[in-house]
Amino acid sequence: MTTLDAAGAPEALRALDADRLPLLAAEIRAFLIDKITRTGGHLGPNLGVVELTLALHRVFDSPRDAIVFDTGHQAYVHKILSGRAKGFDTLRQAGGLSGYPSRAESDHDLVENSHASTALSYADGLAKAFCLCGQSDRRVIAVIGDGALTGGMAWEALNNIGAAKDRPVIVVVNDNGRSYAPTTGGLAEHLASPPGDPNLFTALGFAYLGPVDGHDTARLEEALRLARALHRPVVVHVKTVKGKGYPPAEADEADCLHAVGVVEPATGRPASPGGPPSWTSVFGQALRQLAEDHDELVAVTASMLHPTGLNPMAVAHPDRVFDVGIAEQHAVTSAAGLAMGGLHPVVAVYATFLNRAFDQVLMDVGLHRLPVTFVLDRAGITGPDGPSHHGMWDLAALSVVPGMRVAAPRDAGQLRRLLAEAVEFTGGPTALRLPKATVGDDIPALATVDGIDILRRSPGQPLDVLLVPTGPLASAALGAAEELERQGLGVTVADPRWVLPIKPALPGIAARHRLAVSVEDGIRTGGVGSALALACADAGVTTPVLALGLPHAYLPHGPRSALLAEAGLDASGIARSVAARFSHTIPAEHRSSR
Ligand SMILES: Cc1ncc(C[n+]2csc(CCOP(=O)(O)OP(=O)(O)O)c2C)c(N)n1
Ligand SMILES: CC(=O)[C@@H](O)[C@H](O)COP(=O)(O)O
Ligand SMILES: [Mg+2]
Repeated sequence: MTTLDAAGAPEALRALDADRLPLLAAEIRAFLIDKITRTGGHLGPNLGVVELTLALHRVFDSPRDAIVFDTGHQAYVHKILSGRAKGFDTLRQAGGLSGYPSRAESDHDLVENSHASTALSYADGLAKAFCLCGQSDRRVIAVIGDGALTGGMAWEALNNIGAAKDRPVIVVVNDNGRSYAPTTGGLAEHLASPPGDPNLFTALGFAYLGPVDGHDTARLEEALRLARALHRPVVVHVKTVKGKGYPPAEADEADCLHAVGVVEPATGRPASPGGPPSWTSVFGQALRQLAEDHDELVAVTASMLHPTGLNPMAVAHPDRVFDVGIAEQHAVTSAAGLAMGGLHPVVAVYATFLNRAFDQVLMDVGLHRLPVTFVLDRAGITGPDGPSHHGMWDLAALSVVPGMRVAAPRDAGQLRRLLAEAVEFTGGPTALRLPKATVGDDIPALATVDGIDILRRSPGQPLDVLLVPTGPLASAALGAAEELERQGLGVTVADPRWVLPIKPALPGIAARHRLAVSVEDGIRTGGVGSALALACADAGVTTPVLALGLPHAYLPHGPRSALLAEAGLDASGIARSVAARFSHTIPAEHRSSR
């Protein structure tokens, strides 16, 4: 039996002799490299917390003591030590192990949300609950990275925790000096300052222990035991190396192999490189090109320069790209300031992370009708990162912002055109949404009517169905149109390009059809379909509107294509939904027999 097998549960781990820990750490690292290079996942972050997680589970008694991981992408070792090593072959696959803590998987897991900077707030609440419920012996430990610590929520929580002497929370700062890229700003400088310098955390009421070598389990256990014994709010500042023990990760300057696909174990490089460009890379090159012609263009990222495609512009114009840390709220309102100062900021952010800055979009940008362009990458179903990563809320959320214009390019050519239109629009905020996918072939328009691209019209058929796809779902809509034509229905496929607010001419086009169908990679509630139905009603158009989209639910992790198909958003699913509406009127002889 390996040491890893022997330590398959926290109580067994605590019984292990300390001199076996280095061997156990080595086995865990080998396990992570072997598994994650095959499945994909967060390799760098987890290699950096092997000893820290061992020490946490040896000093504290999870799940009676609450160990909260911020963002949760570094909880693989925690999963291994709480009996889930066997599940790693299914990591992030449909029905398999989640890439984040999962309450359904284990009582040891608390926070499933992968949005950063939340752990300290959960910890504050848990500590209050334990105190009020007479369970003050239960300890609360929050593990937060130096990147996540740049998020505003973390400081809102520190303000509360530091003053709560009777509800001690132990804050473990996992300081590897990086988010994806090296962390910058005043906090990073403070964390790197000599131990004797004035300490930010003590000024807020915390005891401060550190910096502790995050790969020395003996020193880590000593610090955590002291933190536990202090019975007061305490920060344990731990220094780790992201990607520790795996040279390709340690040497990776971009992000220490933060999140990888299937890679070659020896090199950490993609097992199948090449292939079509991603939407992200098309955006990045298009923005860099536009920046050549538009001096007023600047860009803002919340600690995701490479993942959102801003690197080409940052290389060409380093003084015009701002990385504000994991701080989306600040990113948006600082963009509002940039716009007030006469510039046109492009805020590049994953769609799901813009949720956090909704008020800033609504009130700091929208209220002032400022020319800020939001480029929402990973919009729609993303896949392996699960419910808190699917970018399925932006259409509904942005639909309520007065003056906001939302574009959804159907292909790379439209992305370039719509981005240019957005950055040249100065009458208010704009947004473009892009999927986590590679681009397909460009889809030409047969004609353009009042700004609406007509992509297909069934020759010689009555106008039965108007399909209005949002963005890249245009290809699935065209596939559905072919199927419906085989069933005897006449179909028009129309792409408004700017999907919100509804184009004034769209209700009139719908009025000429027997059914209008909106198809969007976002929740049905409050998205484009809802807006189209309202616009038709307001225009006195009686054509029924069928809104096809994602269910109003938190969707699991799994392949993007499979999740879209399950939601009925692939060609056959769209055709099925439409045909079901006409089943009572399609003459039997027209029903597709193929
Ligand atoms: C609100 C939010 N914005 C962005 C992200 C994307 N993201 C995931 S992990 C990460 C870096 C986290 O850095 P850190 O907290 O230092 O953890 P490390 O990976 O270094 O262990 C980022 C930016 C996120 N999960 N949540
Ligand atoms: C944990 C987190 O939020 C990111 O690391 C995310 O997993 C990256 O997603 P992509 O792989 O889509 O860039
Ligand atoms: Mg970090």
